[in-house]
Amino acid sequence: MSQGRRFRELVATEQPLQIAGTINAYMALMAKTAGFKALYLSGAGVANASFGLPDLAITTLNDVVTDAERITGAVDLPLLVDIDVGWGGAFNIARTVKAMERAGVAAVHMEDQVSQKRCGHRPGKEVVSTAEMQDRIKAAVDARQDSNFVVMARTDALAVEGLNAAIDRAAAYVEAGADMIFAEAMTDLSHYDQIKAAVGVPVLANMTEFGQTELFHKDLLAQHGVDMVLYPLSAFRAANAAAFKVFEALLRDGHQNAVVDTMQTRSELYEFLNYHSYEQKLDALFAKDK
Ligand SMILES: C[C@](O)(C(=O)O)[C@H](CC(=O)O)C(=O)O
Ligand SMILES: [Mg+2]
Repeated sequence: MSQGRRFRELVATEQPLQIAGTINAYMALMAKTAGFKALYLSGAGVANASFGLPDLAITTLNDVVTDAERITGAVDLPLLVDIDVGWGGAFNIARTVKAMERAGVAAVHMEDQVSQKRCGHRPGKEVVSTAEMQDRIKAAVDARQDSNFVVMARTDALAVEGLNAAIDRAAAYVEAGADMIFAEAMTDLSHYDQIKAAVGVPVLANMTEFGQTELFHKDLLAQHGVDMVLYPLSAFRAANAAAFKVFEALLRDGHQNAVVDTMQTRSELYEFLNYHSYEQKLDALFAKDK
């Protein structure tokens, strides 16, 4: 079964499907072990973690596809990838979709912001016309090889044009061929109900922390028409805070005694990596005394 098909089936059965943001392959391994069934590669995550840059349209297709294929290479769960605005015109978007499919990605989300995009939860966003976004979606849908590969349209319009415009845009994006809708930066639960009623396709809620949207329980979101709940950067933010405490402690104390208890142990690390099976393979394959 293709990854796109697996993703669609999970969306249909999980009610709602919880999707874990994993900024690298090891995080993806941990999320799978924890029990997540679908993963996410955040555009902000690639910019912040892999490049030390803000999420302001600085990274490119190649940057994101490199990180995506590291995750799909390590974990066989369906991966949703943030492709920002698709990185260019119709042919660039087609190239993006083909590259993501080749990388083993299940689904992508593409947004209706102008090419100089911003984080969805920050001020100063601008959106392109509905017609221009429809053209982006048509280019993406037309380029996919597997008809089950998911093209999700994200609308950032709520903050710019208001709820009615966001609803109309979401409906127009589905008309243009979008399989699912990412309702970005909603400020009320009822917004999800209204978008869902207008589009009739699966809807994603972004539970990113410290943003415009309250951090709702997944069941409450499901009651309001949400099919997918995204945690794009939760583990990244937690890991960052933990790492900074370690750096501070090392300089302050001159040793790591105060923070060793906060660390994942060597044996836990090896457990997630399945390290011992690799060692056993080495022992089985190669003679020790030559
Ligand atoms: C989902 C998102 O597009 C991302 O890149 O992870 C961001 C998340 C964030 O900045 O909190 C967004 O919502 O714009
Ligand atoms: Mg993003």
